[in-house]
Amino acid sequence: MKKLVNSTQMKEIDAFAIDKVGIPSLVLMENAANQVVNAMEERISKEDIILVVCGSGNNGGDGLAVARILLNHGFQVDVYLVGERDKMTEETKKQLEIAENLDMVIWDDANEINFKSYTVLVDAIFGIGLDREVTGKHEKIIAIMNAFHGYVFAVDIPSGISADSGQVLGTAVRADVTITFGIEKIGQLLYPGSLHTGKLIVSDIGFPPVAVESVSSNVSMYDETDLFSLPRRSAYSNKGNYGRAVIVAGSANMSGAAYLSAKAAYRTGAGLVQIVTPEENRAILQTQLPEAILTTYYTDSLAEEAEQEKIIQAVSGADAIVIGPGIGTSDAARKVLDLVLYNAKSPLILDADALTIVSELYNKFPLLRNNPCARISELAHSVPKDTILTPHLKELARLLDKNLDEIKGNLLGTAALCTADSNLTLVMKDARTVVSHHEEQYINASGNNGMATGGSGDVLTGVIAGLLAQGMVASEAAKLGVYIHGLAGDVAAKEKSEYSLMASDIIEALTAVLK
Ligand SMILES: NC(=O)C1=CN([C@@H]2O[C@H](COP(=O)(O)OP(=O)(O)OC[C@H]3O[C@@H](n4cnc5c(N)ncnc54)[C@H](OP(=O)(O)O)[C@@H]3O)[C@@H](O)[C@H]2O)[C@@H](O)CC1
Ligand SMILES: Nc1ncnc2c1ncn2[C@@H]1O[C@H](COP(=O)(O)OP(=O)(O)O)[C@@H](O)[C@H]1O
Ligand SMILES: [K+]
Repeated sequence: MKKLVNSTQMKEIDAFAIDKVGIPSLVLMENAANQVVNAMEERISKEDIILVVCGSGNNGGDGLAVARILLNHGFQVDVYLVGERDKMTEETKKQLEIAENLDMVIWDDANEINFKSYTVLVDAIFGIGLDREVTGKHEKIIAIMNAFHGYVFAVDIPSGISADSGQVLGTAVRADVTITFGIEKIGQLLYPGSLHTGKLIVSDIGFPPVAVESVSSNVSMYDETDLFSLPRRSAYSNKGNYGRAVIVAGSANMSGAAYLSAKAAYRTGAGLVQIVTPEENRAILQTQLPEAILTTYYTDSLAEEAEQEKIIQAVSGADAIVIGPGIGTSDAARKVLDLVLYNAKSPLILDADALTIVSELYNKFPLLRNNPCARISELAHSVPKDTILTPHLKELARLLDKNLDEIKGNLLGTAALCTADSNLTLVMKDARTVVSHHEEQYINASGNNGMATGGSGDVLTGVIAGLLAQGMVASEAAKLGVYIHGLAGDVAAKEKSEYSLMASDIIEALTAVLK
């Protein structure tokens, strides 16, 4: 697990290294500039003509040092100083003085520059010190840089991207490669920041571990080493050791979602998978997935105790329960959801139509309109202790009765609102899924746009259910499930292409990920 930082936390790491450890700021800057040049030299040649665009903060100081090192290495390089000279930090002033002593070409006015004469641009306008919308001459130069056809390298973070949220503050540079220092910033992972960042290189500029550890961040990401937290399997075991996942899914003659979730739960290692679905789906599911136990009910007899008892029994015997994929929002689906919520004692995943039913129900109560906190609190009191919600952003907007764009603009804040005061685990599905539990937040970096295809959410639900059935704690199962699901999507995309990828390919690719 790697931690991610926001701008305040990164500034604290900088300050710790400089003030407490005593590493001079200019040493860190020199290391940073050398790392940028290393990354550039792997990608450009001596024929390139480079313009480094510098602001007046320390990001601009990095840029000036980059220009000087490139010059020392024999590159053709000029500087455009977009920042005000009298606003420069001490370090940046020093870098400018050195550059001037070397008689480097330093432009102060963009109108005098023939941008077409350059083949490579370096963006050193703003780093983590950006704190407001970009306007005026900064906005103009970013527009010119984004119309440029050559390579664009960003120093630390593309100028204009908020390191805290990944949001574009007015306008932002679109880089091909970003060289960041010490540790990934949240804004480089979240969209649209991730698109502007291009390829992200995290480079070591000499922050001592004690400086990095001095800052506590509640945001993290996984890499492949985290696969070690998969539930262990023993040679001396039987299917009873790996739990029973009960998937309450599907509606009359709509069996696909149930099939995908159930199969994914099996492929993730659940000992037994039981599908609870309307009788109409019996024949097809028995044929498609004979390994699953089937419990079917008659939708028009759900008022009868005997019919309800089937569902209650299934739910009572579960180690993990899924409710929602493909159940629809009919009266029968509502009744089934009621029965499940009333009788569930084990960890539960509330997905898809189940979330829509809850949203519609809450809309009927004036006190719950436009009141995300009250809605979440109400929900947290109606579900088992270890419940995971798996909405995509539109479903979440409906559940919270909140504007979709507001949620997109503040993903982490919205996640915190939902989980800070409850025991819920929230999986906010998107191109970068965020998982939140209490104050802890996880940003998922696996997966690809091929997964934007019908049914891939049902597969995710099954994967998480498979992990829950094997005894993982809900919040851990949610994070690992999201990560594995994305990795499987990446394997599948390699084999089939992002265009052709289908949800069932993700299930088949789980095998390669879990090997
Ligand atoms: N020693 C260290 O700490 C190390 C730091 N390092 C590097 O320093 C970077 C951080 O440097 P930083 O803190 O100086 O801030 P930075 O990102 O350059 O920008 C601040 C400047 O921009 C201005 N400004 C802000 N918003 C604006 C806007 N919208 N429109 C216009 N102006 C705006 C703001 O001016 P003001 O607010 O005063 O008007 C100020 O002048 C970091 O990302 C890394 O690259 C590395 O060398 C490693 C060691
Ligand atoms: N561009 C993308 N990059 C990574 N993952 C994606 C992308 N688009 C979709 N996904 C993932 O695919 C799944 C889609 O789920 P969902 O929206 O519920 O679809 P469905 O209802 O069709 O099953 C989520 O896990 C989401 O994170
Ligand atoms: K930058």
